[in-house]
Amino acid sequence: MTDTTTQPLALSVSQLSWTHDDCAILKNIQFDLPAKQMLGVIGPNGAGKSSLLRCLYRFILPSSGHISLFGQNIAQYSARQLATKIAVVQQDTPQFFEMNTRQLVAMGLTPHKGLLDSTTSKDNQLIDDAILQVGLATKAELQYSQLSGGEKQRALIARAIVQQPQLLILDEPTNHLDIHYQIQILQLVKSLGITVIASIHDLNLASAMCDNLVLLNQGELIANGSPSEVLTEDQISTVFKVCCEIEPHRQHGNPLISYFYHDANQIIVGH
Ligand SMILES: Nc1ncnc2c1ncn2[C@@H]1O[C@H](COP(=O)(O)OP(=O)(O)OP(=O)(O)O)[C@@H](O)[C@H]1O
Repeated sequence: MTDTTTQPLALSVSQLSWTHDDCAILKNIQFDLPAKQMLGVIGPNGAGKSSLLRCLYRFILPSSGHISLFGQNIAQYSARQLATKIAVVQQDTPQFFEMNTRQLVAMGLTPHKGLLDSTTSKDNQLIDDAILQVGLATKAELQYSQLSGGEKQRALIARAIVQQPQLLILDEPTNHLDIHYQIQILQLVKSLGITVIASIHDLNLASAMCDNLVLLNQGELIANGSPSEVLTEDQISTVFKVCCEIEPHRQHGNPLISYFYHDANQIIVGH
């Protein structure tokens, strides 16, 4: 685990709540995140993972509470300042027509450039390196719209790398990716040496890759801590309604979860 004692806080979230149309979607969320850590946000469908991330990158204005980013109230950043601090890869890959992969990745430079600034050879190197890192070198000139779902996801991650943020927020970054790229992309973002927050459905992947986890259920923070502290049999059973057995992973020592499956003959529809 990363030594958290010497790192300043990247993020401090206190008493964060978001109510929409009289529905309490986030309820009194509170946690701190030391800089340069990788935090996994886990929880069942509808738990509030995306809503929490949206508050953190200021897409949603919370109903109450406070978010401090690198020691400053997030509300006090200008849009441009925020774009130099935070890069976001959203859950749904957006459409970018009339743009090839390289042009899309180059968009990551935008917050760092004035209107009349041209692209330097250093910028080009940064773009080429990011494209290489996500395994899209052979697709760089292809139209973005022609990439597969997983390739689009990787192109958006390359764009975020080019943005050179101090905090990278990824909403389900692995949902379009095969197992090779699930591992490779999370290892890549971890290797950037910046603070990363990612919502992840695969609990074994979250266990293997994250320094700390935040477990949400029905808008509430259920647990926050190391994978071993958060991924317990009891907690997984209560929150995800599945039975499992946990043992230390042979390689990394964090929890390895084996799920128990229902016997199809015992499942009665409607129960
Ligand atoms: N803009 C919105 N308007 C109304 N309800 C919303 C809005 N955004 C989220 N919600 C509701 O808030 C709850 C949490 O949604 P959210 O997308 O944050 O969950 P999630 O944990 O990311 O889910 P999933 O794993 O399915 O992606 C859901 O019940 C959802 O319907």
